[in-house]
Amino acid sequence: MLELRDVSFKVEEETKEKGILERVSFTLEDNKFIAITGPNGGGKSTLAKIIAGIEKPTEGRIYLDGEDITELNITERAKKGISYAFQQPVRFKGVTVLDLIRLASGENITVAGACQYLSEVGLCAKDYINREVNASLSGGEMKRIEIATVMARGTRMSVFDEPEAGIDLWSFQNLIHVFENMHREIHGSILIISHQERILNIADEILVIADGKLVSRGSKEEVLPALLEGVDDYSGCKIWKDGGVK
Ligand SMILES: Nc1ncnc2c1ncn2[C@@H]1O[C@H](COP(=O)(O)OP(=O)(O)OP(=O)(O)O)[C@@H](O)[C@H]1O
Repeated sequence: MLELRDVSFKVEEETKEKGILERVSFTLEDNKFIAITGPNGGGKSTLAKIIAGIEKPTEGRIYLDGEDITELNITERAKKGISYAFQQPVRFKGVTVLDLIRLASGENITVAGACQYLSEVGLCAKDYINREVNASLSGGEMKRIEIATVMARGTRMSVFDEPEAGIDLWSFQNLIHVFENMHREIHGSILIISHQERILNIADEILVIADGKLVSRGSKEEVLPALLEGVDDYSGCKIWKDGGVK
């Protein structure tokens, strides 16, 4: 179980302090598919980075199964089973896609095994397996390779930050199937930041972050209607304005 207790994140901006997250508290049970959504700039990516250990909260604590992991960095958290898929994946010169998947899985998996992960993210494995992970790969290709490596890691909590970003519509359809499969064969928790209704639809639970706060939380039946109603609202989203559904 992951618990965030009164997590805040503030940055210094010129002369004043800017609050990006304010006293966010929640617990996430194991083996659940959780979606985090909310308007642009609300603080979702920051929250994901705080969970993965890329950013440290300025206040508050994070516990994994009761153990305080607030001070652990991304590598230490990865060892505890929290893995993170970057919104803008990193490219490595001289490293092939196969190397990357093998590194992620932590074992010398066969080429066929690695190809399976690529197929699952909609890439024709034979075209990619020996390619170098460099600037010749498109953003969408990189994104899918990144998702394949997170799947290969198979950890207890996988954090995906807007996996749909930069992916064309056709590939997005495949990606939805990837996440549907992950949900069906769940072997750990999935925490996914998304604006896509189809992703929110397959989540066990949706958390809405707006203006640095957790404004709503519940099943899709509880959260989605208010969210969708809010989208039509002229001034943005009612749900954020009203402080969320209770
Ligand atoms: N290190 C930082 N310094 C200054 N401002 C920051 C920093 N990190 C994030 N922000 C700001 O905090 C706000 C929240 O950013 P964040 O990326 O977490 O939002 P988001 O909900 O993920 O947005 P989006 O849906 O657009 O990806 C934004 O206004 C962003 O510009």
